[in-house]
Amino acid sequence: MEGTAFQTADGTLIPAVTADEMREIDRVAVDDVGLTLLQMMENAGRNLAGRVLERDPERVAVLAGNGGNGGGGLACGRHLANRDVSVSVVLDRSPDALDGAVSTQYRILEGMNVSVTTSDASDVCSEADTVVDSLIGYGLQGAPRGRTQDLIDLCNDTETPTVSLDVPSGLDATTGERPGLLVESDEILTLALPKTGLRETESRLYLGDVSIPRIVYERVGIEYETPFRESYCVAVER
Ligand SMILES: NC(=O)C1=CN([C@@H]2O[C@H](COP(=O)(O)OP(=O)(O)OC[C@H]3O[C@@H](n4cnc5c(N)ncnc54)[C@H](O)[C@@H]3O)[C@@H](O)[C@H]2O)[C@H](O)CC1
Ligand SMILES: [K+]
Repeated sequence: MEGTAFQTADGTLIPAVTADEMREIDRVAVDDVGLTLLQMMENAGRNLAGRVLERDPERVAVLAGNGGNGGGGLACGRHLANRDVSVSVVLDRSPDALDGAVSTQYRILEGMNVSVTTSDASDVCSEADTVVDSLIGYGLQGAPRGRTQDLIDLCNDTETPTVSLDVPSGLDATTGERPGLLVESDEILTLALPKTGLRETESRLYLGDVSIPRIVYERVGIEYETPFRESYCVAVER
């Protein structure tokens, strides 16, 4: 496991993990403990909504990909819309391309007063108070391509502050490299444990609890002391 490079304000050391280690943690959480991706995704989205609500937004644009990262953003959009925030979702591909937990999160929004588009998103982002970047998380494969790349470009072109889920889209969660375009985040909410690739990033960093029990970390060989005491989201110092 990579070295510890993160801590909370009260000095609790937090181990950092690579994308592969995070995938293994997720696998053990699901296969051994019985947590579902949808549960963890819902926790991710609720923590993200909490961070965005701190900005007291009226209008939020959610840029969503088709993986777990996108699902967290869609869940966040629901929690914001439930609080009368005007939410516009921009998908980087057709809703028909969504499946599993992400599709579940999307289908709930369809019945709500949330606008969804896969086409022109520049006005949506420029008119928003906050952009949520949930295009790609630790599943990045190579330089952002196609519509996903266009949305990263567009997100960076607007002056609207952007909150990224897990890692800024386009960042290699393990190495910190940026093979192509990269979202310039105002803030990052990473999940469960900080990713090693976040060491060199400079945005404000928060860690969100997705309810993974200590026994999972122990099974994958990580000494874990919860950084979450009375809160579900903590500021993290590099
Ligand atoms: N325990 C946890 O921390 C949990 C985290 N969650 C979130 O899930 C993502 C990881 O989900 P995954 O489906 O594996 O991958 P991503 O969503 O990161 O991205 C996959 C998606 O992105 C597209 N993509 C990948 N590379 C490119 C590229 N170069 N250009 C364009 N598009 C690309 C591809 O289509 C993939 O489908 C993690 O980061 C967290 O945010 C879970 O929600 C719950 C547990
Ligand atoms: K992201």
